[in-house]
Amino acid sequence: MDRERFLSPGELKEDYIIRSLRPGRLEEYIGQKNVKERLQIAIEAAKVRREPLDHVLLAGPPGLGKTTLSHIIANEMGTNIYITSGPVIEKQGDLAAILTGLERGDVLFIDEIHRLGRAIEEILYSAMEDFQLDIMIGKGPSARSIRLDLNPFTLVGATTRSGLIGAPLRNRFGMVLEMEFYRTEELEEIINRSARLLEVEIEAEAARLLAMRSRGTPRIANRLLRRVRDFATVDGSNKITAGMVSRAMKVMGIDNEGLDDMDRKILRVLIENYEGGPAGLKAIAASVGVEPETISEVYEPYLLQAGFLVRTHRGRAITEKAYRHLGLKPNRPGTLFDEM
Ligand SMILES: Nc1ncnc2c1ncn2[C@@H]1O[C@H](COP(=O)(O)OP(=O)(O)OP(=O)(O)O)[C@@H](O)[C@H]1O
Repeated sequence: MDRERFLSPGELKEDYIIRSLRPGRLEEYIGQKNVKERLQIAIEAAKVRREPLDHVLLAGPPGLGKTTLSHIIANEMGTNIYITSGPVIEKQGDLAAILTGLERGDVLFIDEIHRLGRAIEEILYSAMEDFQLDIMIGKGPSARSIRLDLNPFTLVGATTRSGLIGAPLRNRFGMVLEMEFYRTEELEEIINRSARLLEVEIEAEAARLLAMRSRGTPRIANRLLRRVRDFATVDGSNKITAGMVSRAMKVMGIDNEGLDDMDRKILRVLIENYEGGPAGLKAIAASVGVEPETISEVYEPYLLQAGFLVRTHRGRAITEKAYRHLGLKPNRPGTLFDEM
């Protein structure tokens, strides 16, 4: 996957600084109103009952603050948090070691939980439901199963799409919370908050321009903010202006809708090679020279959400908005848009 693309919602190496901007409490967490409300009530109730919080599944595109929320959950519950991810847990023993180390009420955060191996996922079922661990020891005829009691804990799972999780696992989560892309005003608030923490001033218009280019994603908003701050520093200023934002965006090839060269390439390929689509994911990926998963996980979610692409039963197709954005006229007016 194209990990180092600047606008990638996935984590880049430079994002370690962004992590230090994470809000620590639920009330500081901006946006995601529904998710917050449901969590707030559940946390309060669990505290009154002196019980661990129910297991929580957080679903949504990368960079929307799922990891941040899991830290907040542990913080609000006053417990420890252990962080791991689906692909990292390779053996049953790996998971057993983690689970048996948890204290009562601890939060175990499993990122990319949809990538857990089948056998490992199955051990989680009884761990989540009865706080018991059934593991096989030995091999062949001498193999036997042993059962261990675990301290009651809270599993917080994160996934990019809840549809990737099978029913047996999904049903064991007390709460399934779907995260949404952030609105421009919310991103503005996040940018202003981060600027305060980074001790840099920012003009209101500059914050708005940045928010509009952040693809609904706080991680990208903070990354753009830091990049523009570099421009201010080079100018010998501690105030980010709208002019600096425009300049920085131009240098980075990011347009006023937050699209970069690759996004525009995807849209152009659809127009030039497929008459606007519909075209299959694999065909598009081959034409732009990236893996199909990169398109579906990294580029497409925002292009769909922002209305530049639509998914039809025959593949991806470009929208009128995309033609307008690229300064082009739909070449098959009538046919393409009538189909959708
Ligand atoms: N709702 C929010 N309110 C305020 N700041 C936020 C919010 N969500 C994210 N942030 C900020 O965005 C930064 C980047 O998010 P971060 O990379 O930590 O996301 P994440 O939790 O790892 O995302 P995910 O796990 O969904 O991929 C955080 O450091 C934090 O400053």
